[in-house]
Amino acid sequence: MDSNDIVSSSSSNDIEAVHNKFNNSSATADSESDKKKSVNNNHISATASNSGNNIISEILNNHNVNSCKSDIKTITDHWQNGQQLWSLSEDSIYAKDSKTIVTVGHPSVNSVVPLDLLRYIYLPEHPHYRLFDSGTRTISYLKARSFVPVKSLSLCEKKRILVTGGAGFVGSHLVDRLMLMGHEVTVIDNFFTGRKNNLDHWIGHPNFELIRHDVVDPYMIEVDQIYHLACPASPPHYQYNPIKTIKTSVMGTINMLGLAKRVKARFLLTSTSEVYGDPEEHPQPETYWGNVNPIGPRACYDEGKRVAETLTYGYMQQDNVDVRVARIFNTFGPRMNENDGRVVSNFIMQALKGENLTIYGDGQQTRSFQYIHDLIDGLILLMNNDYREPVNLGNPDEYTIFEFAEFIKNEVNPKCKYTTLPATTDDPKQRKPDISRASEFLGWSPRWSLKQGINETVQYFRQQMAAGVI
Ligand SMILES: O=C(O)[C@H]1O[C@H](OP(=O)(O)OP(=O)(O)OC[C@H]2O[C@@H](n3ccc(=O)[nH]c3=O)[C@H](O)[C@@H]2O)[C@H](O)[C@@H](O)[C@@H]1O
Repeated sequence: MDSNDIVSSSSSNDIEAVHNKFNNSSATADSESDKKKSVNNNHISATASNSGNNIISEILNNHNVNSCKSDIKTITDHWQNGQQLWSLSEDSIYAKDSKTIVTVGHPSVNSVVPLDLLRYIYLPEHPHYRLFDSGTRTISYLKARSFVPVKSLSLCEKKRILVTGGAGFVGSHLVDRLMLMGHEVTVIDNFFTGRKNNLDHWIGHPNFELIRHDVVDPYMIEVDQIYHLACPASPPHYQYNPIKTIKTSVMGTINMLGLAKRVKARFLLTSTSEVYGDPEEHPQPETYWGNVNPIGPRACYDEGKRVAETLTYGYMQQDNVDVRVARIFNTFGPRMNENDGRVVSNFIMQALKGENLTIYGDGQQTRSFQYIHDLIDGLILLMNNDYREPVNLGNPDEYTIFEFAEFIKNEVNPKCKYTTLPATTDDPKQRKPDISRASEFLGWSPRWSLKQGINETVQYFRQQMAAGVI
C-alpha cells in the first residue's frame, strides 16, 4: 500500500475530519501554506547557493501534507544536483564559539547533512502527524507521510549497514544520519530501552528495515558494516537486571562479531568511558587501563564492556575481523528517555516540572557532556577510517555536577531548588576524555557547546510534554 492508497481511504478521511475539527486553522493553514510555498520556491531559485539553510527551514516549517511532495522534490533536486542548499563555510560550521551550526557531519566521509533536515525529524512541529487528544488520551495517526529526502547513491557507494540497538537514543540518531547519507539500514532492537517512536519516520522507507530481535540470540544478515550499540546505558537501567546486562554485552558482542566474521563486515563496538571506572588518571587517555570494582553495582556494565572490547580484539587477532572501538563519554540530546535516570534528563525534566534538582553526593564529582551530533560525527568517521585502536569520543569541557545543576537552573527554570541525596556506590569522582587520538587520526573534535545542545534538548522535552507523549 502506498501513501496515496492511505490518503484516499475513507477511514483516513474520517480521521482527517476529526483532525480538522481539532485544528480549526487547518483550511487557512493550507492556503496560507500554499502562498508561502510559492514564495519559498521563488526564493529557492533566486538564492539557492547561499541561504539554503533558511530555505529548508521555511519549507519544513510551512510543511503540510499537500505541499510535502513538491517541497521534498525541490530539496532533493538541489541536493542531488550537487547544489548547496546550505553554507559550508568554516565560519558557520565551527560553533563552540557560539556561531550558528548549519550542518553536521564531515565531507571526508560524505556524512554532511543540513541540521534543519535533522531538526525536522527530531523536533517536528506536529510530531509526525500524530494527533494526541488529551481528553480521551488517544492518538490518531492522520495520514501516511512522505519521507525526507535521502541521498541517491550508486550501487557501489551504497552500503548495507546493521545497527544493533538502533531504536535507542544514540542508535536512532545514527540511523537518521546513515539514512540521509543514502545507505540501506537494518535495525535490530529488543525495545528494552529503545522506542519504535524514535524511528517511526523511517518505517516503510525502501532503504530501511526494523526488526525486533535480542542480540543475545544469534542473527544472520548480509551486511557491509555493523554498528554494535545494543546495551542499556543508563545506570538505573543497566543495574535493573545486571545478569541480562552482562549477557547483552558478552553474548551479544560474540554473536555480532561472529556475524561480522561470517559475512566479512566491518564491526564497530560502542564501548564506554566506564571502562576507566573511577579513574586515577585525569583526563583519561585510551592507554589508561582503568580502575573498576569487579563486584560493585556498576560492574555488570563496566566489566561487560571491558569483556566486549577483549572479544573485539580477540576476533581481530584470531579471525582477522576488521574492528573499530569507540569509547563514548557522557552524551545527551533529544530522544533521551525522560525517565532514563541520567543526570541530564533528570535535571531538565525536574526543572521543566518545577521540581527540585536531585544532586547525588556533594556534587563535586565531574563529568564532560557531549552533544549527540558530535558523537554521531565521530562514530561515522571512525567506522570509515583505517584506525583500529580504541578511540575516546567525548567533549573535554568538564563540569562539577553542582555547576551543571546551576547551569540547568539558569537555562531552564531559575526558581528551582536543590535536594541532596546520598552518592551512588562506586560513582566515578571525575571524568574527562583525552581526545588527542580522535583529533589526530579522525580529524574530529566536538563542535557543539553545552548551551547549544541543552537548548535543543530542552526544546525536545518541552515538545514531548506539550504533545502529551511524556
Ligand atoms: O551518560 C552517559 O553517557 C553515561 O551515563 C552513565 O554514566 P554516569 O556518568 O554515571 O551518568 P549519570 O547517571 O548521568 O550521572 C552523572 C553524575 O550525575 C550524578 N547524578 C545523576 C542523576 C541525578 O539526578 N543527580 C545526580 O547528581 C551521578 O551520581 C553522577 O555523578 C553510564 O554508566 C555510561 O555508560 C554512559 O556512557
